[in-house]
Amino acid sequence: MIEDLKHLRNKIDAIDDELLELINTRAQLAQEVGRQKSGAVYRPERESQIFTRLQQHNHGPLSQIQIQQLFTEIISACRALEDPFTVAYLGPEGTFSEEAVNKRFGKAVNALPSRSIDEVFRQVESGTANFGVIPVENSTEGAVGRTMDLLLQTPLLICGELELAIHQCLMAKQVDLSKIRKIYSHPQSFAQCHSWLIENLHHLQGIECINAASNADAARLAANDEHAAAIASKKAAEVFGLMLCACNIQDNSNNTTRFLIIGSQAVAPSGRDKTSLVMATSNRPGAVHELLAPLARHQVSMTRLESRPSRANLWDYVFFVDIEGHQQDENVALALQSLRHNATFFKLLGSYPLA
Ligand SMILES: O=C(O)C(=O)C[C@]1(C(=O)O)C=C[C@@H](O)C=C1
Repeated sequence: MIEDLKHLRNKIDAIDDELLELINTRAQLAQEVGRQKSGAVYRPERESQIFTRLQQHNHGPLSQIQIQQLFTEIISACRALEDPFTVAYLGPEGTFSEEAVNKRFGKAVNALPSRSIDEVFRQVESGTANFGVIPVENSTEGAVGRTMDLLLQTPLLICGELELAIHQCLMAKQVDLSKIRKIYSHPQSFAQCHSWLIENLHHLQGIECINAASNADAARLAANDEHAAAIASKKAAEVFGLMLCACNIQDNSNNTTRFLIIGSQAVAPSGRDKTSLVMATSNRPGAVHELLAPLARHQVSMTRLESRPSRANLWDYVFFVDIEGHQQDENVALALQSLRHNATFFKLLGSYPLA
């Protein structure tokens, strides 16, 4: 038995040695690619192709998610060797936006916490950060208005998207809930955990629910008060040294937020892409129908249509549209040409790999 174990561990050691060698050879090749290519280090289309291929080739026992996480870190380390870059996100440390940065870029990146969505755009526009990560819609709360308004004005492009399951946790300095007198969180998180709070904290009448600027801020406040708890991410509990009293307390188990990656580079086709644009048309019967007609004519699927006040004239709207395909695909290029021709306002926000 002991001999069997020893033998198995020797085999693992031998594989680790091989992996070590292979990972370092991969890193050298990435460095060489870095020297040969011009422009940005981060190539979302290439990374998307790598993950699609790995998923097709993976036969387990590791799950697709585990493979994705392992290779995200390998690629992250390779990218950092080529040229370390900075990603701005809606901070502070411990927010779901930070989790989104890590999910997409891995740990080997300079993550720059920003105070607001506006500041994320500014950091990237000024070149302080190479990319930005911003929330664009939540499955229960809908579109993030500020992100949409800023996309309308910015010279930046959308370079990618990712979805993050939002798991809310209750955390405090101690796990005895009877000592809790107040709970801090962001209003959206309180709303997402409404039923759980009512069912589980019977003495809720005596508990004050206090709004915080972000979940991470709520955790910071709870860390300074024996009688306070916070609703925030697991990461926030780690960052602020809090104990987890309950996990996954959001009422909707599929609660998901979609994030965008913004930057100044146009992304090449990956083979599985999406294109985002914003348009306006005149205010007359049938105008929106006519505006969108070229999509059907050129067999382009629309995956999202969202209207927002234009902020120029009263009751004037702009339409945010997501379509399947890359702007360099022939049918998409033809459809875009007609849309541009029909619209009173037209702005291409970018083509990028599907999440
Ligand atoms: O293929 C490239 O352009 C690389 O730089 C290599 C690599 C990788 O590690 O595979 C790293 C960064 C890019 O975002 C894409 C891929």
